[in-house]
Parts: sequence; structure tokens; C-alpha cells
Amino acid sequence: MNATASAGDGTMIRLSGLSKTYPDGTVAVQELDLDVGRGELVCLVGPSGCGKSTTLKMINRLVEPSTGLIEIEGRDVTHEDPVKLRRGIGYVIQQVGLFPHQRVITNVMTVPLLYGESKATARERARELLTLVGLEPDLYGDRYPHQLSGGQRQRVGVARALAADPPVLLMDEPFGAVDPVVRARLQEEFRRLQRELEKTVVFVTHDIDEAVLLGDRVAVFAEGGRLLQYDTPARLLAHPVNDEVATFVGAEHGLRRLSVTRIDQDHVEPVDGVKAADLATTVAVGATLEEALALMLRDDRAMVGVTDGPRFVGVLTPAGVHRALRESLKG
Ligand SMILES: Nc1ncnc2c1ncn2[C@@H]1O[C@H](COP(=O)(O)OP(=O)(O)OP(=O)(O)O)[C@@H](O)[C@H]1O
Repeated sequence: MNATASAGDGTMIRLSGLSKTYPDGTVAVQELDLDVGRGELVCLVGPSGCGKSTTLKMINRLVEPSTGLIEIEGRDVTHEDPVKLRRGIGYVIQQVGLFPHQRVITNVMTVPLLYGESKATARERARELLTLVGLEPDLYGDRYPHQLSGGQRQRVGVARALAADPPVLLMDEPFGAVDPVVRARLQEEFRRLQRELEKTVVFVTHDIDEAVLLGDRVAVFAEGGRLLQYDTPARLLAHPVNDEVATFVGAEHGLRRLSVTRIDQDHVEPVDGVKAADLATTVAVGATLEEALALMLRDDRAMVGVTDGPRFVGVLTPAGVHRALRESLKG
């Protein structure tokens, strides 16, 4: 195995011919090939029982593969000590599994302490992480998990998974147990956090909306652990490879494309003599079509100004949105 080849090409995780058949004969994952780039956020999505969690748990060896190879940074980890392996991999699950009799700060400090950090350093690091996930340490650090909301507990789970600063983060339906409003906020915050930290993340969800919102790439699985398509959200929605994927991405995929298609200069109509200040409503190049439409609806206007930094580049109209969507189909 040429270790440097796969480490050098920007691949962080490479699964090759990975399969899992459980002892009772259930085929959970079949001959899976999947590469995850360094700093990439990949979502595994598909119906219940299609092998998403099994795939995730093979990466940190909570489940032993039946056949196939797992490489992390070009290193074959299939035969590595699983305990050592898991130190470099954060793991966040739906039932976050915080220690109920320990305060929030202590929960987050556990891992750094385990690695031999001094108490003062571990505490400082835990405070930083709590702040990073949006929990004011002075306010929440001394609480017990039962004194937090479900969403706050999930944030502590994310902070704890980040505590060892692992290059790889595995997340199994981490926001599945919270209500839709909190969930949307956690998703938004997590997206921001991910951009900031540049971790390599494999994220399991059964929710296609969550997958296309969060994923740089999305892997769609079918029953029996078959990978149907592995693509960017835009390509997945515009070009499902077969009817199975098309059915899974659903009849609303046109609407979803609004949320993954970003405005670029080509979508914009130039307007002579107009400056950004002349238009009440503007969006920046790179915002999504959905954001632009939402602003048009909010302000009851049939156009928004588009800016690129301080520069005004033109206006986007509903017709422009339509054109952009049609172009995204060609992509
Ligand atoms: N320990 C086990 N022994 C036997 N079969 C198992 C075991 N764990 C999972 N399975 C089976 O393997 C298949 C894949 O399960 P897995 O949990 O990976 O799916 P999933 O896509 O994550 O599902 P969900 O979205 O419902 O969590 C299912 O048919 C499941 O019943």
C-alpha cells in the first residue's frame, strides 16, 4: 500500500471494498468505496437500516469490518489498536452520553485530562470549547447535564468530541433528538464551526435536507448498504443517477436546489448607474438563491441588489433565479 500517495492527494479517509455482514447474516454494508478529503464534511444519508451507522462505526472500529480496507491519512488502520485509533477521532451520537453526575465543564475536561493535560490547562481548553459551541462557560459550566436543554446537551457533546482536537469527527444523527427549530440553529452553528475548524467530518443523517445543507459531498445509501451516488449537493439534486436516488431526494428537489445554488455574476443583470445604497435589499455574491428569494418575499420586491464586497454588481430578479436554477441542471 502506497501510504504517501493517499495522504498526499488530500484524502483523509479512504474506504476500499468495505463490507460488513453481521453474525446473523445481515448484510449491512456492501463493497463500499468512499474517499473523504481533508477538511471535507461528508454526509451519509439513506433510509433506516441502510448501513450508515455501521459504516461510521467501522471507521473508528466500534464495528469490525468483514472485508475491506480503511485508511486514515494513508495509514491502514484496519489492524491498528482500536483504542489508540479512537483517540484521533471524535465521535458524537444522538444520545450524547454525558456523565450525568459531572458538571458540564468536567464532562468536557475528561478527555484532555485523560491525555495528561494539567487540570488548569484542561479547564481552560474546556472553557474555550464551550464558548466555541455557544455556551457561556460562566453560565453553563457548573451545571449538570439534566439542567440543560436537549440542544445545549448536544452542544456539550460536540465540545467534548472536539476536546482532544481530533483531525476526524464522526457524527451519528447528532441533532436528531432536538426539535426542528433548535435543530436548524445547531446545523447553522455547526456549519460555521466546521468552516472555522476545518475538521474532516463524516456525518450520518436520514434527513436529505440536513445532508444537502451540511455536506460538501453527500453519499446516498440504499437498503443492504449499497452506495447509490456520491456527489456534491448541487449535482445530487440536479442529476440523480437513477430513479432510486431521484425518489429519495424527493419531489421537492427543485426547491432544495434553491438552497444549494449560489448566486454568481452570471445570474445577475447589470444596471447602469445604480449603487448598492440605492437598493434597500442586497445579498452578496455567494449567497444562495433561497436567501435571495426570501429577501424578495420579506421586502415585497421583485429584485434584490447583488454585491461583491463593496462593489455593486447588478440585480437578481425571479426570472434570474429561474435561469440560475435551469443552469444548475446543466452543471
Ligand atoms: N449488531 C448487529 N447485529 C445484527 N444486525 C445488525 C447489527 N447492527 C445493525 N444491524 C443491521 O444492519 C443493518 C444496518 O444497520 P445500521 O444501523 O448501520 O443502519 P442505519 O442506516 O444507520 O439505520 P438508522 O438510520 O435506522 O440508524 C440493519 O439491517 C440493522 O438491523
